[in-house]
Amino acid sequence: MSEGLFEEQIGRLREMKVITRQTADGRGSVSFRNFIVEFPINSKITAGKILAVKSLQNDYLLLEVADLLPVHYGMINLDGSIPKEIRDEVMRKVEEDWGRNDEEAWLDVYAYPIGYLLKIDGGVEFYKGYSPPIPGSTVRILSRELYEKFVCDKNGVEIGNIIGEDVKLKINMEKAINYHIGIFAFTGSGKSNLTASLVRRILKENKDTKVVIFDISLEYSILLLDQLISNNSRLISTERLPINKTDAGRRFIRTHVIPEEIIDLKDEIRKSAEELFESNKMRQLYVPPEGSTYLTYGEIIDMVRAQINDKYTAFAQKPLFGLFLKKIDETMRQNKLTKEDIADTTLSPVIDEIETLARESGLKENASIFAFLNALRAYLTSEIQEGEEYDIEKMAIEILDNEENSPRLFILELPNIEEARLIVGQLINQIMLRRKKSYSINPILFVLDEAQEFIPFDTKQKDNSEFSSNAVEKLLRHGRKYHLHGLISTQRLAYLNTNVLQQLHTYFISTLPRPYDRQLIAETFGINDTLMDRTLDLEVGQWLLVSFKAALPHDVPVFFTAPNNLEELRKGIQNSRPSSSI
Ligand SMILES: Nc1ncnc2c1ncn2[C@@H]1O[C@H](COP(=O)(O)OP(=O)(O)OP(=O)(O)O)[C@@H](O)[C@H]1O
Repeated sequence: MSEGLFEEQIGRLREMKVITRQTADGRGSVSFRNFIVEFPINSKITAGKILAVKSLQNDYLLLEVADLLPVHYGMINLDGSIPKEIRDEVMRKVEEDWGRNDEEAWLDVYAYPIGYLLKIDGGVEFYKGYSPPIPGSTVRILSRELYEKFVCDKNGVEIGNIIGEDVKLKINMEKAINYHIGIFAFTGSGKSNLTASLVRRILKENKDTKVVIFDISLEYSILLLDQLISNNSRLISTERLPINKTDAGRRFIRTHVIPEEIIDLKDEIRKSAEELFESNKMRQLYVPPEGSTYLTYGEIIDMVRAQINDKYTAFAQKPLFGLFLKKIDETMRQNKLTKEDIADTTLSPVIDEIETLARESGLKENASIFAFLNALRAYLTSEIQEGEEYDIEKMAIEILDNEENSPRLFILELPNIEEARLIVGQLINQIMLRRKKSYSINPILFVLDEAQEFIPFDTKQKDNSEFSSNAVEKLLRHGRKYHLHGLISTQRLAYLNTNVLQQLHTYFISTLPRPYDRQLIAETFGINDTLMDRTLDLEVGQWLLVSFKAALPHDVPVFFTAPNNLEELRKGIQNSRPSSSI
């Protein structure tokens, strides 16, 4: 019955332990089950392998290998209490023995249950649950086919090779995007490479999805240059536009770092930048001077409150201002508006109502409340002067445009971080507001590299981080309803507003040197600490993918190697210029 489902090699379950530790924030404790399985010394086992062991319930309990240690019988109990001469002699013999006498040596494989059972009854069925395994039982390794069936999404998008298995990793990209994505790794581990290769797959496979990248390190226009060319796209900056295509090409080369691996493509890159300019894809973003941006509901509420608290406001008017606040609150609730949303004529009926009440209550024509209400009405109904400039509003309209040929890839180059925060906040607020009003199901993915700059643990008003943090938090909490999603990447989780972590269902993790960061992820997803520690062994471009009801059919952590984006870029540029001599 179980033929072909498992590898030939078998192990035996020797020990079961429960390990408890304090949570990363020190406020509670978490426990992890750890099993030790003995396998023959020459077994092909790596971290990430999936094992199956008979459980009390008779189905197989699935375990994931977190670590392995070779053990020699001769060295058991060989500790410091044994005289040194004897210790040396034993170890010398053991050294000689390795590789010659496999009977005396074995692998202690540390594995932990991942919350699934396997039923083999005619067919195979994986189901969620836990039933204790029987100590001493045979432990089997899932065959390649069964592993693939358990881990991969059959019809999914290929995003790399699973480490230790001859299997391509396929994920459900649509669901991964839907539940937001996080990329967490120490600097230089390959975050931008992974982000770029995910984005190029989204552009290829998820045709109705648009991608907006906020790029403070000016790297994505190179990493995705072929995509900017082959898709309708925008390369947006706050700098003035180049005067002609030659200037565009030169300036692009001067202001961007070309990775060493593709330096031979410098000339092609310059030509591609010229092409971007010629096809009108380069845009200068007009950012209005600070303070001249639109009023939000929060700001209007503050103004009304100031009227109530102002000692010069006549007493007779104060209850009406109080009522005004109440009515604003009601309107906001009915229309699902937040304080960060930009105020518009939705408020007009409330202003009219308060004005009528003020008249009926016999206030004089020159009472300050009338002036206040009139000014507010004039502001909300005034037509904003349509300028020629490409501003946040125009960009938001383009991003929300559902026309088939409308731009799909937007790269915003924003090296000035304070300005970047302002733009991120304003754009997200604009898009959320507009989406709420015009229902559309086309997904938009916002990519925030160096996310700790936009949603820091400590926010401040004066550097705009409070503003951007509120907007991004709102996007991650409520965006899904409006098909607005986030991909955030950072090198330190500790610097991030941890409220948002709960909102992300798909994590890509590479080396995180700080134990706090690893522990936080282990707790959030119930992953064993030992498995998380294996991320320290990962090389550049290798990742641990952890997903909760999103990217994968089952919630199982997977180690994989991401494709080299620069190779894909090279091919893309070559394909876009078949006639050139690259
Ligand atoms: N999967 C991969 N295959 C081959 N090379 C890779 C892979 N991932 C990353 N690299 C290479 O490793 C280097 C660092 O990658 P990358 O710039 O993406 O790291 P990063 O984590 O974004 O770094 P930083 O935090 O400094 O921005 C680059 O030269 C990149 O080309």
